[in-house]
Amino acid sequence: MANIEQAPGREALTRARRVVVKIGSALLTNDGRGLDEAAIGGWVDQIAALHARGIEVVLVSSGAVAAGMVRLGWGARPSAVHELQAAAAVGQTSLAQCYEGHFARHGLRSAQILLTHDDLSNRKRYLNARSALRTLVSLRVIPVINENDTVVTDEIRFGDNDTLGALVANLLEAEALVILTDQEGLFDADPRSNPAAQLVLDGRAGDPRLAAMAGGGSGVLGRGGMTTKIRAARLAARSGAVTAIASGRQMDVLTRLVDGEHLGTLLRPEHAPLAARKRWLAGQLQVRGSLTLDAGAISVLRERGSSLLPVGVKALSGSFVRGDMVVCVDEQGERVAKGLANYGSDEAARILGQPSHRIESILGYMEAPELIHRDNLVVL
Ligand SMILES: Nc1ncnc2c1ncn2[C@@H]1O[C@H](COP(=O)(O)OP(=O)(O)O)[C@@H](O)[C@H]1O
Ligand SMILES: N[C@@H](CCC(=O)OP(=O)(O)O)C(=O)O
Repeated sequence: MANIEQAPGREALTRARRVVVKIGSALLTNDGRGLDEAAIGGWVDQIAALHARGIEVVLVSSGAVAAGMVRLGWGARPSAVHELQAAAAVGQTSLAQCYEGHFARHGLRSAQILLTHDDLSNRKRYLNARSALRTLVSLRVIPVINENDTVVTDEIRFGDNDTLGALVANLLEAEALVILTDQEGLFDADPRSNPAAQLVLDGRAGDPRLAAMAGGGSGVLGRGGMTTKIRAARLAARSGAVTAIASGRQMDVLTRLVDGEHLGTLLRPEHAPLAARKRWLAGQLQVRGSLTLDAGAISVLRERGSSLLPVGVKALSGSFVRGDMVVCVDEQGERVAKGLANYGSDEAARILGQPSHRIESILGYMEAPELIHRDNLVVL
């Protein structure tokens, strides 16, 4: 029987095991008076509650520039890049301290991760960021992510954290992205200039009509307004995640959303997570090389969805580096799977046919026991 997975709706939030929560600048700061520590404490309490239910939460938090401005005694957001960078550097330490202190009340640890566009677009760094984040999550640490504002220039910055949140949801294959902002959700027009605007309860992330609703840009402290939130929902949908846009000021918003309450706006992906992820992986990268698998490897890939170990690979061709896309073929050259290689072609050639416990003695190090991890593998 065909596996008919439905594209997720509200129930995706109640079922989610991994959620990316993005908290925007518009919410985090106390009317320009620095970080709203009490509000941050409230979100941390909710995240701790989700964590206690076994839900993995990854936080994307803005607020560095706004917090830094206050600490430096600046009344208005600077426009010069070097001043924004200085404010971010000063503010990021208070932001990280604030989260660390609140998570510690719950006996939880947080970790600061500062990312740039390059970290997510360069394949090798993408895999490195992914394994570091996965390790943190498996250690039950809450990663607190922000853009590395101090080193980015205008041309390469995400600018808003909505986009960063969506890319993190892709990176970690989270089932849901929750964007907390200063409005109840997406309205059919900017509620600040249109008091009669209506809240959109539910929609398709790819619906082209959504873009027309987001007008007027962002607030004084935020960066992208609703435009970047809609784009983020579209990006998150590529790996099958639903996006909820809701007010961070609503009491217990995170726990209520996860309990299935209809708060804010829910933007659904077209495809179910597995199908979306496969399309994304398969369409994303150019194939740089080819691996010929033995019959045993082919059957475990197809039947058990296992990772590809070097022991099941008979030959390789092409020149590729760690993180490149390679195609897996059978001995007749028929395509079996595609995936991201954990080793470059030079290293892979040396470990072909070998059991994984020998990788370290052959190469002098072991990046991973598998040549392609099952999460990075699409069976064709
Ligand atoms: N259609 C819309 N629905 C809701 N908010 C909108 C809409 N269009 C524009 N906005 C504006 O987007 C702002 C939120 O974005 P932003 O200031 O970037 O916040 P954040 O820092 O949380 O990302 C709201 O305060 C609102 O004025
Ligand atoms: N990285 C910046 C945040 C950028 C920003 O404000 O984004 P957003 O919260 O999406 O409006 C900071 O920490 O100040």
